[in-house]
Amino acid sequence: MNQSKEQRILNYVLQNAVRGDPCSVIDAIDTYCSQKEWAMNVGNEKGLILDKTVEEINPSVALELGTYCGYSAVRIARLLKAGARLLTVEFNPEFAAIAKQMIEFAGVQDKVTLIEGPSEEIIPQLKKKYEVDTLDFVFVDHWKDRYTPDTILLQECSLLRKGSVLLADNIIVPGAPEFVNYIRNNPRFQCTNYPSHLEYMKVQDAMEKAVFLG
Ligand SMILES: C[C@H](C[C@H]1O[C@@H](n2cnc3c(N)ncnc32)[C@H](O)[C@@H]1O)NC(=O)c1cc(-c2ccc(F)cc2)cc(O)c1O
Ligand SMILES: [Mg+2]
Repeated sequence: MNQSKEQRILNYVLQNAVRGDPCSVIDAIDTYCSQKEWAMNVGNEKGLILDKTVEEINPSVALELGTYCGYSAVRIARLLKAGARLLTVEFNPEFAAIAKQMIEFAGVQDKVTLIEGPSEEIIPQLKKKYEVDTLDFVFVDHWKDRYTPDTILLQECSLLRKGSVLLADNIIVPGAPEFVNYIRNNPRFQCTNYPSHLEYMKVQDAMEKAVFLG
């Protein structure tokens, strides 16, 4: 049975990156996906916006919705301080299996908890089953029509506190217009838009940062 694109990306990393070196894993994925096969990793341009946001917040507990191959999980985890942790949620079992290997090869597995399942099921479990009090940072990068319901669910589950930061990918492409409308018109969030480009393409995209005001 021929390999999936995601398996080919992982193989390229295993053969071209350095075990335990997260930056080499990030670079290898970006090289493969810009030169060989496009894939929906956040990429290096938007990845730098993600890096700056994570460094600014220096989160103790971070959540990612939509792991895919683990590119942004490795990007986030490499910046976390000792004792800090990233919980990342992926519902596609094939992608979760690839991401697990990617995270382990990068050497950040001690900081990352990969949870296989749909976000709508996992979010309500975070407090009790995953011992989360509140989230300092959330990277929103899953199905674009789940951005709004899951942002509401995070609030309903009391997982956000004054100052919690959401960063959402793909505001323009594929686009999350309903989320933009919801979050920018919600007085409980302070929003900032970061224009950028779709990963590995010259197409306009953007990220939206939303700080929860409590
Ligand atoms: C949605 C995907 C990312 C991952 O999210 C997991 N997922 C989903 N819903 C849930 C859930 N409810 N719970 C847990 N995991 C969940 C999934 O299985 C994918 O692995 N991301 C995208 O579709 C995506 C697409 C594009 C894109 C842009 C231009 C094009 F021409 C084509 C595609 C760019 C991007 O930057 C993306 O991020
Ligand atoms: Mg994305």
